Amino acid sequence: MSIEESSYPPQFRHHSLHLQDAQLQPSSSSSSLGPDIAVGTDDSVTDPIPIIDLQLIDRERLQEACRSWGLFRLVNHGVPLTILTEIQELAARLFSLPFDTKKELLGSPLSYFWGTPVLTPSGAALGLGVGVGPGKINWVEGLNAPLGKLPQLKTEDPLLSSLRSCLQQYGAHLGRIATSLFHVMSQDLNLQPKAQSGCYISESTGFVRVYRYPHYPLEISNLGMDAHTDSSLLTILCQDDVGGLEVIRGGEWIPVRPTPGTLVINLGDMMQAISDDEYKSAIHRVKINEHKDRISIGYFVFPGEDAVIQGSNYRPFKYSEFQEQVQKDVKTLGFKVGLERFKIIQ
Ligand SMILES: O=C(O)CCC(=O)C(=O)O
Ligand SMILES: [Fe+2]
Repeated sequence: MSIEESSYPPQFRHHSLHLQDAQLQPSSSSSSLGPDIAVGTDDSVTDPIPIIDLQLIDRERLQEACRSWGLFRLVNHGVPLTILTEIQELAARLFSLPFDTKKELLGSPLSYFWGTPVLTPSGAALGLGVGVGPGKINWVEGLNAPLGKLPQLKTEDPLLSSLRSCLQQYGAHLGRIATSLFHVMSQDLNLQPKAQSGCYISESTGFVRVYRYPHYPLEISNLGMDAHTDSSLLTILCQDDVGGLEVIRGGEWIPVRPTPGTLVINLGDMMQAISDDEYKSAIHRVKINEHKDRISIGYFVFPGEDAVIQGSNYRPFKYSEFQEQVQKDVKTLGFKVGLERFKIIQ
């Protein structure tokens, strides 16, 4: 087993394991779905994703992005490029450690998971399907880091302490970005500054997920993360140059090309509910690259625990109830039903 191979969770040690699967299934043509490498591509021509400048927010453009895409690219966000680069490098080093080392190293308040992005509130993987190979489980491994608990992390490991300090700096920027964007969105939506008894955005709920999507040489399925909407209020993504993130618009999957130094803002289910369906929770997915592992970092922020969400389309609920329902559905049905559970049937 090569060093690279030993760093993958056992289910992901693919080359020999999945040969049989590959022979059994028709290979899907990936010519139009090829690797999404932005380097050298002309994004202004090929990428229709709306761009928002955080220093000079064009309110109309933001409104249009939130209403019709649920996703946009953020420039001029004020996060130093050095932090983005450092976090990507540290993550790549961390994921290349042997699987058993990662399991041991990434203990509370962090957690290490693979095969699913659905975690319990304490960070354990939930709903890991049976079977191996992309298409059967999500082809992703990750580190979950609740930002508020990072000071509790006791470690002597130099890589982990560098990552912690980098995540703390990055987390502070992300909180600032999410809060300023939400402020403008609330004005557009004429929201009261406070939810019924609490805040719609609570920075203390923020957590970061660092993901690695192992490359996969066989064309069984090319999905690293299945199509989904995020349960968050807002999600902020920083992807490396490999690409693979896609968002649905008008029934079509549109690649969100990696553009160095920019961040991707994704509206989640809580934003859609708070806006009473004016804004969209973006349906997105991640494709695996055939040749390169992909690393991305996601930040997720939620309403405060007392915030009651309601509208003409939704019965009153708190985020905690939503989260419990999602966990229950994933356990019993195998998938998230999401906002439909809280809609008022007209
Ligand atoms: O890896 C990415 O770019 C997206 C991850 C994602 O969609 C999620 O964590 O919900
Ligand atoms: Fe997502």
